[in-house]
Amino acid sequence: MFIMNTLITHKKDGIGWIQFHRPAVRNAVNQEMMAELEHVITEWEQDETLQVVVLYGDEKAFVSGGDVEAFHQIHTKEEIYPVMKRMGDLLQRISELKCITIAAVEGIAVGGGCEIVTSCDFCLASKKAKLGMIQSRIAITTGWGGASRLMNKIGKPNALKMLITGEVIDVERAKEMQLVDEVIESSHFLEKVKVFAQQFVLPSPMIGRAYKEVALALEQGTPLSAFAKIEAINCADCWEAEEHVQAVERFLAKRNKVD
Ligand SMILES: CC[C@@H](C(=O)O)C(=O)SCCNC(=O)CCNC(=O)[C@H](O)C(C)(C)COP(=O)(O)OP(=O)(O)OC[C@H]1O[C@@H](n2cnc3c(N)ncnc32)[C@H](O)[C@@H]1OP(=O)(O)O
Repeated sequence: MFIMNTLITHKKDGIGWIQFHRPAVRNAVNQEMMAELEHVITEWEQDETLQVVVLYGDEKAFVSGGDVEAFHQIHTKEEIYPVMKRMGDLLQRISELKCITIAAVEGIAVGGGCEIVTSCDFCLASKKAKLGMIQSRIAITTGWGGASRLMNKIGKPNALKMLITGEVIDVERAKEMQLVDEVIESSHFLEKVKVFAQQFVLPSPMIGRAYKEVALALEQGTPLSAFAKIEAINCADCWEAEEHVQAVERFLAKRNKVD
């Protein structure tokens, strides 16, 4: 386990865990948290053993958005732009991680917290979770790329409504809209998240990475005609791997068995 000032991280059995940890301010993101998250992501981008990354907070909050008090010290658009862009770039890198990413939300995920959710492949949420793009309530828009990702995830009408009204929705509504993928009982929340995450940990890490590459390429507008090549390369890359050779040998051995 690695304990920083604003994050707690650990890696085990192919799963990396990142806990947002500023409980006194409902895990609001300040510049120190951005720097620590950049540090972790820079290291984990290179880690080919990681098949899943889980982002989570605590029972009260996933993340309550940007640290309103700290950011309120910044007054001009020239000064605030690089701060917003820095976090936007970081969320883009999270969305492009080669492994599966999961936002595990207990409690509240609002403002930038909800933007972080949209940068992950899956959102698992406890029955008590609430989500909202509440930036409009303080008369700003999303600064971290969350509006476009929200539109991609839940479609234009629902996204525009959430963004402009700043409504905070409960988990049932978030599931209907497909902002949340699975609703999880609050008790032993992280254990249940772990069971979900373990589905994606395979003997061959290449599989998850290959499908994630396809998903990202599709999202980024790669023409369908390009996928014959992309998928053939991915499959060929898996071909010589020990896991594939052994799996085929096991199948053939069973078929040839004389009982
Ligand atoms: C700036 C980036 C921008 C983006 O690009 O997306 C945004 O994120 S804008 C949105 C910013 N976030 C907010 O406006 C949320 C503000 N917080 C709340 O509305 C509520 O605190 C809560 C998140 C709904 C939780 O409510 P509750 O559980 O009742 O806790 P409290 O309100 O009592 O909060 C406890 C404590 O934490 C402080 N706090 C909470 N959120 C933030 C925050 N985002 N930034 C700074 N501080 C925050 C709150 O002030 C309390 O402090 P104390 O009173 O000193 O205990």
